[in-house]
Amino acid sequence: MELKLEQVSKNFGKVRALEDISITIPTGMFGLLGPNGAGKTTLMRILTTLLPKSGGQISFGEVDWSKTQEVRGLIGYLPQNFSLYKQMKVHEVLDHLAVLKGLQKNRAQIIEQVLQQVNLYDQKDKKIGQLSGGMVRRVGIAQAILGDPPILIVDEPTAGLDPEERIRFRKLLRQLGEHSIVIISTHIVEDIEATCDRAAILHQGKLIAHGYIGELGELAEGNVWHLEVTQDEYYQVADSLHVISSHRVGDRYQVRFLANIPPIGAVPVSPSLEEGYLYLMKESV
Ligand SMILES: Nc1ncnc2c1ncn2[C@@H]1O[C@H](COP(=O)(O)OP(=O)(O)OP(=O)(O)O)[C@@H](O)[C@H]1O
Repeated sequence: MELKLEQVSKNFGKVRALEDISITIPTGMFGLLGPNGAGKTTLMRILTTLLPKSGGQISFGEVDWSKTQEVRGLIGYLPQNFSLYKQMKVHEVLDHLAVLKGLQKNRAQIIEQVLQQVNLYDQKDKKIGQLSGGMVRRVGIAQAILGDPPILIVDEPTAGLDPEERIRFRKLLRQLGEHSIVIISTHIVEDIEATCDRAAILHQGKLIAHGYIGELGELAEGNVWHLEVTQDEYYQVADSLHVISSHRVGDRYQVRFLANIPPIGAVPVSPSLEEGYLYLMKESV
């Protein structure tokens, strides 16, 4: 089943935080990408029903977003600043949250199952305060998937995690995306590139582009270039071009940059998602 957004908008007084957002999201990993203030959090809060929309329609099969209680049963949410009582044990926290979610029957069994799913079963008797940042995020996912909701919403999934934890957490999200809709919101392009099948790019409340990850990179086709320069030339290039990345190889620099009309000697390259994103941001200023 698909999550369907049709012309969703949100105004905060005169601020138009979202403008006519229409996207259809199928099962799998879906990324919401955009700079600060793009409207990502606003859209996620609307999807979780924490915030009413100003206009448009949201539906998942027969369920319409006016039916708040029904919608809440469909959604698991991991907010960015997820924190828990440090003195409580992992299984106690989950039991408490399961009660709040209205899960009555087979709670112990359900909790064991989610702990296995997020690979935290061996930590179930540890206090939250004894866990690493990555493990706390995994407890966050465990509470979000209690009751097996078909839609999971995760805000800034890897913020504050070290590289190993980040990779483990991305893998967990990928597994969940095999049978659910998992929406992640971030401004870290790498998170989206490493986990998502599709993504939407928001900028100042508008949907700039959406589609498969490969397609979003292709939007910058013909505008991303590679040039090899000496150290002296590099400083000139860095000042005059929109450089995206540069690597020193021996005494030469390999530079990738955005340009409509490239300097002599530049070779066109196949754009990555990050390059597609930066190109779209530059074009929409
Ligand atoms: N409660 C509010 N009242 C007034 N304006 C708001 C409110 N919440 C958000 N906004 C405005 O709506 C716009 C979108 O904000 P939002 O927080 O959704 O962006 P974001 O993409 O999540 O940014 P960030 O990555 O910084 O969290 C911004 O201009 C913001 O100032």
